Amino acid sequence: MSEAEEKKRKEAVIVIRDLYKSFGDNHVLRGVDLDLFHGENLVVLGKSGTGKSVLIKIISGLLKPDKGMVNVLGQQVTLLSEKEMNELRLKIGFSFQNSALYDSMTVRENLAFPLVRHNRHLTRREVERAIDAVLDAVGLLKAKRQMPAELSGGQKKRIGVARTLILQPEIMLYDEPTAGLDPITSQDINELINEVNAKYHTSSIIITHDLTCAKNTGDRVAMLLDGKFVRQGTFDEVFSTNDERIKSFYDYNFIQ
Ligand SMILES: Nc1ncnc2c1ncn2[C@@H]1O[C@H](COP(=O)(O)OP(=O)(O)OP(=O)(O)O)[C@@H](O)[C@H]1O
Repeated sequence: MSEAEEKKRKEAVIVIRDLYKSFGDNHVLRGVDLDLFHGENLVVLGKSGTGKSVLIKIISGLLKPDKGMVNVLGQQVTLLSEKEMNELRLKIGFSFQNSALYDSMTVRENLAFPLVRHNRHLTRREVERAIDAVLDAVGLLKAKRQMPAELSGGQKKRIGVARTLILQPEIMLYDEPTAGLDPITSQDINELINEVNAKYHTSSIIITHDLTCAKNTGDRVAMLLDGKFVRQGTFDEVFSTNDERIKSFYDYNFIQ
């Protein structure tokens, strides 16, 4: 890594400090601190209902926090107007559990749709080139003319990632990327997440319960528990502890 790249790696693209969010008596986030550094894959682990999706929604401006600072790409999201937030959101790629492709459109049309909507000046040739580049990046150039119904679950996820990449986001948010996939397809998706970061220099948050995914994709892992990040570090650092709450999370999962 060059000196310039190393310096960039130390810059935080997301900074969260002392973040609180409750729904009535349900105190979900209680003092969350988190940094996402440029170019890294950060895995957020936590049991169901601990607030992982709430955190992602706050980062993307879909929910307002009760208290705390959320800075994304140098901007305080709580202070942005709707228009400014929409502009910021274009720099964030969301890859949700359900890849939500349009069933009545071909893969090509699914990719062209967001691209043309946000870049009306592009020529047809530029659109085709952008589509081919992201399909190549996810290893599915051959699926360009296919309908979503003709694709496997893993292939649909790949096309979902391609559709996100086509807008060239700086940050990728993956919500349960391996949910519902068999172990071999999951491993393909883990590799894809790593390839995307290497090729597109994105910074990613990966939300998962899947410890194999965490181990294989996470440069750093952060464990959300009782409304806070109780441990952050490499996968091995996070799990070398006598804290029963973390050990039990590990013991319930199968590690390859
Ligand atoms: N809009 C909302 N209104 C009220 N309560 C909400 C809302 N959104 C989330 N919650 C509550 O916040 C808590 C955390 O939910 P969240 O979806 O973030 O969990 P999670 O960690 O993502 O879980 P999972 O792994 O099952 O997706 C839950 O108790 C949920 O019921």
